[in-house]
Amino acid sequence: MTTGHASPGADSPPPGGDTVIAVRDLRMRYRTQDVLKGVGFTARRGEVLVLLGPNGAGKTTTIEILEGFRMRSDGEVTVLGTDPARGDERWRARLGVVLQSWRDHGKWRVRELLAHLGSYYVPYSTGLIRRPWDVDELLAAVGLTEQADKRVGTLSGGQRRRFDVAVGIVGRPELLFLDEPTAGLDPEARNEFHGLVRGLADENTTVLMTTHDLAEAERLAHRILILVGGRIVADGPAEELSRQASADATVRWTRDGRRFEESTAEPTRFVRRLFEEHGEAIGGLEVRRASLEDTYLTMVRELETGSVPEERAARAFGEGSR
Ligand SMILES: Nc1ncnc2c1ncn2[C@@H]1O[C@H](COP(=O)(O)OP(=O)(O)OP(=O)(O)O)[C@@H](O)[C@H]1O
Repeated sequence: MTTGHASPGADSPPPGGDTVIAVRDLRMRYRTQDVLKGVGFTARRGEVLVLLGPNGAGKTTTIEILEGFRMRSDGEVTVLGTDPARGDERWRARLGVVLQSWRDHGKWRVRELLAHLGSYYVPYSTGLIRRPWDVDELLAAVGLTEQADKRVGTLSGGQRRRFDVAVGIVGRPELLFLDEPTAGLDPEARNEFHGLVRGLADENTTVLMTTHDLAEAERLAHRILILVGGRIVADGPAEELSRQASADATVRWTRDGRRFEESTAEPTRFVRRLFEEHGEAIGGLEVRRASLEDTYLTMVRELETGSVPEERAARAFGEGSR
């Protein structure tokens, strides 16, 4: 897989302002269970959005509705300018989908199957986007060059996941859906996968992915969406969510063999004063802001136990793009 792109947090905003996904008041009811109760968000071209939420929150349901695989109960949804419920083959050819896992086609060889699947995209090649992706380039991009002639059924778990990603991007999608794409990848493969996703975003592919790995969400996402209780209760860059969840930083230090800890909204000023007062006697200094994990766990816990009304949480975490 390609690597070496800068972290999205450090990048300038994603190029272009076109809206690729627009969701308003999306509702989904399975028989008597209301799973989505008014979901709203947008995604722009080249943006990487990570959808977080506890098991059963409705992430896969949301993604399947956007992919056109599941009919919604209510609400407005536009994906690449089309209502997914009415998307045709031409529209579908512009999407890439990596599902949680599938185990078919074990007897096919890696290169053969990618070339075969790629051939479906030939009619959808345009002046701007040449479809499909050249198989050798694709194999190199996902790090499977050495496995090109192996049978799919003999790939290791991590290689299989790379292959799933290759299948998802062989048609050079403008919008890529990834449902837990890094489950089962080793740290190196995960890192390479992150490079691949950033590379795709740099080339203006919009990515909507789910993960339960908060560090991964923090690294990859231009914006994080948190789905709890059937609604998006937070929507923004990782640092912004953490800042909004807790304005205070925790400062820890030791002095004369004793440990100290202080919560403060102005850690720089606090630390300056600390050194003015105690100078060299200060050791083990640590300044820590709430991490995305702290923010996420607090939010989910509060919303699930009902200690914060959903409307208040939504306000606290910003409704900017909804
Ligand atoms: N076809 C279905 N029929 C009835 N209920 C369903 C169906 N699909 C999903 N559900 C229910 O909808 C809820 C949301 O499921 P969904 O798979 O969308 O959650 P998720 O956020 O993707 O979960 P996970 O993190 O575990 O993958 C769950 O309570 C699930 O049992």
